[in-house]
Amino acid sequence: MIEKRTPIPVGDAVNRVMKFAGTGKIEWVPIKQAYGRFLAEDLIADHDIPAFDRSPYDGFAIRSEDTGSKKNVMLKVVGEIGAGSLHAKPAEPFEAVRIMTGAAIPEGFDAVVMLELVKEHSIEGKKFIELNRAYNKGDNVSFKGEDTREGTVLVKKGTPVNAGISALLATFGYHSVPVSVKPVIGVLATGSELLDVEEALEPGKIRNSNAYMILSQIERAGAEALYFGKLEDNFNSCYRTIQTAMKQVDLLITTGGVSVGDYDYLPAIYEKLNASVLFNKVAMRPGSVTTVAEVNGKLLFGLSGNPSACYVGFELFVRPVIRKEQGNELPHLKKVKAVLGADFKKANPFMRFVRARIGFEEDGRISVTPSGFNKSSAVSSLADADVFILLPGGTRGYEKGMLVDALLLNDVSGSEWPWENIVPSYR
Ligand SMILES: Nc1nc2c(c(=O)[nH]1)N[C@H]1C(S)=C(S)[C@@H](COP(=O)(O)OP(=O)(O)OC[C@H]3O[C@@H](n4cnc5c(N)ncnc54)[C@H](O)[C@@H]3O)O[C@H]1N2
Ligand code: MOO
Ligand SMILES: [Mg+2]
Repeated sequence: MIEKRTPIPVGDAVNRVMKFAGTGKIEWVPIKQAYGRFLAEDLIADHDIPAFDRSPYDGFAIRSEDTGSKKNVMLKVVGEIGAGSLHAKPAEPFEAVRIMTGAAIPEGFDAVVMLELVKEHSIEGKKFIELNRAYNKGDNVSFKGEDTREGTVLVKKGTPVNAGISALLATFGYHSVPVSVKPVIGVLATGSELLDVEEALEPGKIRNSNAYMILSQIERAGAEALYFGKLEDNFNSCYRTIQTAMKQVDLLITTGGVSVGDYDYLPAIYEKLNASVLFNKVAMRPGSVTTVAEVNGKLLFGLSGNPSACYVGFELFVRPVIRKEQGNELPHLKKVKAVLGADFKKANPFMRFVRARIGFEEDGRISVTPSGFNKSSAVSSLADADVFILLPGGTRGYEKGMLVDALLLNDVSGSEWPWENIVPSYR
């Protein structure tokens, strides 16, 4: 008699998994290797930016009070500085300093006039400038602290380092950067039909594509992959390899062998491992057979062998664990509202995750269009998928133009919890 499985809602399944997401350790990496890593400490400004009043233009530093409301004011040019140089002598009345963008405003000067707005004169070998309007204190000055004040928390711990954060890390002298150690994710493909990538096709066999897909998904999610190869559907060899692999990784992903077929050995392997199964059926398509088990707090993800189901299972269940373990508070895929770009009439009792392309309507709204053959076994539509369209089950299908929810796959900012308020689509 085939075991009866009870499907649970996707949100409940994600919740059960997230309870076992631990917290990683800290390591220091050179700033050039920090891109994409998750900050392990808050980034706090330890000085003002700018750290001194400076010129935003190439021009002349002047004393505004010298300009009054008069025309034809003549100022004597008493020095020249480029960015990085200082003019040490404090200002005297009717003096100016030729100053370049980024240079510190010398003491006693309080405004800058752009080069284009002055007339330059040379009188008896001395340089003068002529001004024809009044200036106020602070005109054309970039003030100390106008960008950021000392003590401001600029980036919260757990945020992935982007290009802007790299600039801040450099600004504040982070030669090396505290980041969370990447969790190590084991990958093992099961299936007697699987050929290695370099092997020629044979009747009844297919190349193992899931493993390479998952290795890429692991990298996108921000973890380290450890690949244990592919195994035939054989209880003993799968059991032994899983047992050994578990010792070397923070969590293990297997693909295939997780359903109810004669050669689907994962359920029996969980039993022999004394693993507690968090769920073995999720009310979703594809990926309904996705199974997650736990042994001594370590997670075992039994992703489906079907490529699209495997892909979806990873993004919904593994990605948030990877990100939460690195201190990220927004570990889930980001949800947006979008206009459905094509009919999707296939009804299903379960929530559907349709692989789709993102685009724009003529009015500027986001549109999402299924990216091709959308069965659980599909591999081709994954190449062109940058969102999952979320279609709640229990309706008669969906029509082009309806407003739907979609989860962004390439977004790095993430979301706290996308699993509320997913309502059947509406116009
Ligand atoms: N009687 C039932 N049959 C099936 C059920 C069910 O509820 N009752 N569920 C179906 C659903 S839904 C799915 S999804 C699949 C899940 O199957 P498994 O996770 O056990 O995976 P396999 O049987 O090993 O393989 C399924 C499919 O995927 C191909 N595959 C496997 N590994 C790879 C790989 N590494 N790269 C590319 N493709 C792979 C494999 O050849 C099969 O075609 O079960 C349904 N059946
Ligand atoms: O688990 Mo299967 O992919 O629902 O199609
Ligand atoms: Mg199977």
